[in-house]
Amino acid sequence: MNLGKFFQKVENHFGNQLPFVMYRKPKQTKVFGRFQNTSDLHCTSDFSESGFVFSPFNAQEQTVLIPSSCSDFEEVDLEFNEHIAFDEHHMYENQFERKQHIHLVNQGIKAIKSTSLKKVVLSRKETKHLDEFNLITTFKKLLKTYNAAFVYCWFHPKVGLWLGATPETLLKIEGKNFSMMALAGTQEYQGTLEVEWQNKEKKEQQYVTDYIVDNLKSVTDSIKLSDVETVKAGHLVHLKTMVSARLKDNIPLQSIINTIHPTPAVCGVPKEVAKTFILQNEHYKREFYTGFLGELNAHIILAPKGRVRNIENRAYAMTKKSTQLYVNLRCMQIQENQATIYVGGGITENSNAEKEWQETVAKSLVIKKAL
Ligand SMILES: C=C(O[C@H]1C=CC=C(C(=O)O)[C@@H]1O)C(=O)O
Repeated sequence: MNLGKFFQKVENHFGNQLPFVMYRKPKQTKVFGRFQNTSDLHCTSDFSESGFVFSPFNAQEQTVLIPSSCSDFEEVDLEFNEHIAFDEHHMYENQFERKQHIHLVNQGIKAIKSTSLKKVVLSRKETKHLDEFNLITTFKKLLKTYNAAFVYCWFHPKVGLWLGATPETLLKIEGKNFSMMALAGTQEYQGTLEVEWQNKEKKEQQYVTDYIVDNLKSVTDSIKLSDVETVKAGHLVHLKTMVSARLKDNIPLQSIINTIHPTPAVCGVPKEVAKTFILQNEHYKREFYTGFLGELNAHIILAPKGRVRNIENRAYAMTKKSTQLYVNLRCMQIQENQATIYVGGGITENSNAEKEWQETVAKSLVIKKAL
């Protein structure tokens, strides 16, 4: 199948109101699609299933699954050289939303200074009227603009249409190999990765790394940390540490996910205090923003290794289960002629509410550029 036929299949599926997801992994040149055969709503029961999951921020709510067993999988090379016209977007600040967000951030800072809360990620949503919307064009714009992101378009007639370009991996598991990312701290990219970071951002990111390491101890062995590095995500830069480990025997995926999601990159420290603060104070529902999405228990075939051979002296090809989940950031939901864009940022005791507002405005541009 070529890319044109692939997009035709997406359009037909969408036209017939059937669930599907198309996605491109960071820095890869293939686009994958999973197309469900019926409009049934499937949910995971314990993450032992196989397919593509779409999970909300609130882990008490159900995770939607496009099961491998009742969907087609397609894979195409991404080789489009067509010119795509991008509309210009100006920084637009809604003063009411600004006041509201600044108030929320100040409430967060106050709670950090007076309770056990140390860090909380506070967010908002913003709507944008769309004169016209074409999901293929927007998906292509996201692909062209964000090579290092996980770019996706996900649809279920009973849930909605979501698109995004997230810089953050929640976890990767291949056999017993485990890795995840501690990503936090934001600045606008100024043409170089030689960036000065303030203590506020360093601390904000360190909370994420510490939380991951502390929580992984019960489910993994030999945890290793990379150096902290500056990474580019579109016109922004973040601080990142990669965490890798070996999974202990017989740990169900569900308990790994419950242990780490939501991380302090999207929730806070301590987790339950931050989550309660968010649910009580944000005054809107995050839905799938800051949830996670991706391939669940995919069967992958590994290239045969020289030494292990069968009776005919042929090297064995091994199959392994692989799960690759991404945090749903820099995303939007499309409803009729309106896009709802979700943005947030980590708050610590040294945060400045006006700067936090500006950060959400800058983050909203990631998605607006593709509209
Ligand atoms: C919550 C978001 O970003 C997270 C990931 C990277 C940097 C973040 C920050 O600097 O606050 C956030 O923790 C968002 O983009 O909506």
